[in-house]
Amino acid sequence: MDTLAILKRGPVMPVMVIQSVDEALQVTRALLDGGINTFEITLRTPAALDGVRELVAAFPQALIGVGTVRDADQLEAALQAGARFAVSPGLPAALLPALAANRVPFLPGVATPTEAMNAFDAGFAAQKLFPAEAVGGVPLLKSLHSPLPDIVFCPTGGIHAANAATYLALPNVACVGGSWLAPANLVQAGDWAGITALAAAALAQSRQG
Ligand SMILES: O=C[C@H](O)COP(=O)(O)O
Ligand SMILES: CC(=O)C(=O)O
Repeated sequence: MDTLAILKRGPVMPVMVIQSVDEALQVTRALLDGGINTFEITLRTPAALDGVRELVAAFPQALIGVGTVRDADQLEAALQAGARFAVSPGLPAALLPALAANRVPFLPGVATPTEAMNAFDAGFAAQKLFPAEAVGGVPLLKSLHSPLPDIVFCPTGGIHAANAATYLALPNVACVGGSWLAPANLVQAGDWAGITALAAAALAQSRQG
């Protein structure tokens, strides 16, 4: 499965910051129950790699990837844990040899036209616009489409229930990502039904968009 196929499979990607393996299992179950099938587990917490390992084992129907990949060692560890794709807020040069060696589907972060063109030239036609709302959001994506029609984006950063459908309606957006699907307050409250409802609502909106 290539990166674009993974984005289209979403087309809503929860960006998850997990505090424990148990939490990861509970949140992922809740999101699966709401219809989400593709997950980005960020490597921002000590529990992340164990979480990926357990999620891959527990939910074979889910596509589990990692986010916030910043160097080759993290990429290797994530692949060992069973991650099926990788995401980064950017495209650090130090990652390129490891990406070439592993050929894992990879979604690099970009924020400007030059970064988008450089990532495209490095072989990545599917890219994360990050942080989407802060760098220009919907107007920026509309402006990028005319000169760069062969680049497809997964905007992330500031996406939520009220603006996700507007992004998904753009011709150069295949997926939207964000933390709004599993907000910290619902996770801390153990409100799994609430998370399922957010996921179902996001998918319903994506079908209308
Ligand atoms: O760190 C940011 C996350 O990757 C996604 O951003 P968000 O919390 O605005 O959805
Ligand atoms: C921003 C994002 O999705 C990441 O940390 O990879």
